[in-house]
Amino acid sequence: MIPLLHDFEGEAVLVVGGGPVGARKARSFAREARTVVVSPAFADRDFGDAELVRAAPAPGEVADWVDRLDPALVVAATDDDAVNGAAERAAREAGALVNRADRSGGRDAGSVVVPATVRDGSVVAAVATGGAAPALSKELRRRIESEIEGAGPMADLVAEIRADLKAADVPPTDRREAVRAVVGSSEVWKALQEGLSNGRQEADRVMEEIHD
Ligand SMILES: C[C@@]1(CC(=O)O)c2cc3[nH]c(cc4nc(cc5[nH]c(cc(n2)[C@H]1CCC(=O)O)[C@@](C)(CC(=O)O)[C@@H]5CCC(=O)O)C(CC(=O)O)=C4CCC(=O)O)c(CCC(=O)O)c3CC(=O)O
Ligand SMILES: NC(=O)C1=CN([C@@H]2O[C@H](COP(=O)(O)OP(=O)(O)OC[C@H]3O[C@@H](n4cnc5c(N)ncnc54)[C@H](O)[C@@H]3O)[C@@H](O)[C@H]2O)C=CC1
Repeated sequence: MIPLLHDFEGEAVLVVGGGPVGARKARSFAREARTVVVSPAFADRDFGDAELVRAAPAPGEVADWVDRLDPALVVAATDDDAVNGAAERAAREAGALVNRADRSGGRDAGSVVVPATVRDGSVVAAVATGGAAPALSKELRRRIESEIEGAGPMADLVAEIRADLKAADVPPTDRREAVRAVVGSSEVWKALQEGLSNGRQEADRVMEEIHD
């Protein structure tokens, strides 16, 4: 399986099933998408900014919810195999992606897996195990969390430097060399912890040293 990134800004996501798993997925998609959770009961969990709708659609009724919301993605997260199956079929008929929370292993196109995800600003890292060991994805996510600290400000700094170098018509090979030196510099990482302007100063010094 090959990870791809999907922009859910301005899209809708339908989560069928409001247990702990539905809550976790709702929280994560509600960061970007209008997210609606349909379930007869809701776990005592954080559903983020998702809208909660109390209903228990029978398998034959799930398609109505999909048609009403027109989601980009349907998450099947109930404990009822028939309902999850109906959610998958309805998603496919509507041309939406589907995430079956109750299945592991290989998938057909359009059936997607949610990886364990770490964020710092615009930086995102995702871990999956082909469904073999989701608890391992969670453990590795926790380890990466400490490793990735400060990557958000580094991404902002590099974006600024790339824009400046492009505006100054610096050729692509020199730009690449400069940016690689900046992201690899422990001094720049350290300076960023004290603030973005310190990071820029240190980055300018590192870039000046390249051809010395
Ligand atoms: C295929 C996949 C489909 C999908 O959901 O997209 C899937 C499927 C299943 N998960 C199951 C169980 C558990 N899942 C977790 C946790 C997470 N599961 C997530 C993703 C995925 N889970 C996808 C594959 C990802 C990969 O390839 O690694 C994470 C990473 C992301 C997220 O869900 O947000 C999130 C960690 C988030 C975080 O903390 O960062 C834990 C750990 C815990 O709860 O502490 C357990 C209990 C331990 C265990 O059973 O191993 C079961 C059995 C259910 C049963 O037995 O009834 C199935 C179904 C099956 O295996 O058939
Ligand atoms: N992908 C993952 O990370 C994991 C997946 N699972 C799988 O996902 C399923 C859900 O996990 P949990 O949230 O822990 O289960 P759960 O049993 O706590 O929650 C299921 C939810 O579905 C709701 N529901 C039942 N019938 C419904 C219907 N007709 N329409 C809408 N909602 C309905 C229930 O009210 C409940 O809120 C499990 O059965 C298991 O197969 C389980 C653990 C982790």
